[in-house]
Amino acid sequence: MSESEAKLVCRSVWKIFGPHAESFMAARDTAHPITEETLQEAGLIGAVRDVNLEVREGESFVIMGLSGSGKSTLVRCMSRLIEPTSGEILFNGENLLEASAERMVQIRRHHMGMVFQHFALLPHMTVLENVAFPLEVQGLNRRSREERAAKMVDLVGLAGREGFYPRELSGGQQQRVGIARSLAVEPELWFLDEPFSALDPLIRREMQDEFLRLQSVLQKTIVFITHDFDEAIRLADRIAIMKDGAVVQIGSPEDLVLNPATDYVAEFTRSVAKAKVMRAASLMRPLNDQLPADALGPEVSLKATIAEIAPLLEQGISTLRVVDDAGQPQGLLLRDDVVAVMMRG
Ligand SMILES: Nc1ncnc2c1ncn2[C@@H]1O[C@H](COP(=O)(O)OP(=O)(O)OP(=O)(O)O)[C@@H](O)[C@H]1O
Repeated sequence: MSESEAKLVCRSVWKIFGPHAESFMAARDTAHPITEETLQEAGLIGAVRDVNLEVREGESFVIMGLSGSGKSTLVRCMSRLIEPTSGEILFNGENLLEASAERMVQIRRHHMGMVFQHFALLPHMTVLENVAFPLEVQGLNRRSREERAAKMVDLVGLAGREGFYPRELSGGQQQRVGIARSLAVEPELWFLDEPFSALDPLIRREMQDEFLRLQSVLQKTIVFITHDFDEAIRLADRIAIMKDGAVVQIGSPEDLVLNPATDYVAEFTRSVAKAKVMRAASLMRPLNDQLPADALGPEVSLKATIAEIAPLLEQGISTLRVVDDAGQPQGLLLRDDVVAVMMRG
């Protein structure tokens, strides 16, 4: 994919916290690269280090890393809520670091949506008013904003609770209101920074399902932050793993689990069952004209995971036909191959 097709591109993005970070950054050259030692000597913190990535139109891009790895700083740099020390950030091809403050406000207000772990709903406003609030800021008339807000409240499963106040809602419901509010402006780029981390595990799982349902309907371009690898695997099209401010690997859940680039990544992927991330496309064999049509079981998608496919093979079916989105046969999946992956765990 060319960069022009990407919704958001980060090129050599750095964020260094501390005094005179800019001049420190400007003084580096190939003979004097920035290292942990030189940063420490200068009393600086390299929160984001030379990050290069692109977020494609319509994908769920998850940034995963442990506490302190730089996720929040990076995502705030993407919308310039934090000013990067150096680098380039392109949104629809426009270099945000050259945009005026007014232009940035306009971009954030009209094209970006944000959900944070602890975002504040306005306590004296109802659910509907909270969701409509960003539209009021945009200057939309009352009727249009209430109509749009009601649609969003419905979308996140809170229809009937439009008149409730935040204190009358559970944590999960409040988070749904926050999600509806961030979606009300119909953002082109949707940032979610640990949106479910404060919720207890059952509700969290429910919200992840809700997120997947919403995304299947809305097809937004998403940057989602989490410190939880299982959450990343469930929600991501692609994952960027961060460590000490740098991105160590970017890939689909399947790429990361099957081909971890470093021991650090392998550490996260070790406990993930391969069958959950491995897709039919990776395991299928070439189409075989000799195979009689009645030897084939049901069709499965290229994107189906082995764990999803396995139950289809329980009734004595030995071969499945793998098809693309248009229903065209692309390969064959053999029972023995599926079983082997399941056995490997
Ligand atoms: N305003 C700041 N001034 C100085 N250092 C900061 C500032 N904000 C963040 N840092 C440091 O930058 C590093 C990255 O922090 P950041 O919050 O981006 O990490 P994170 O991966 O989002 O962590 P968490 O999951 O705990 O939120 C940390 O070492 C943090 O202490």
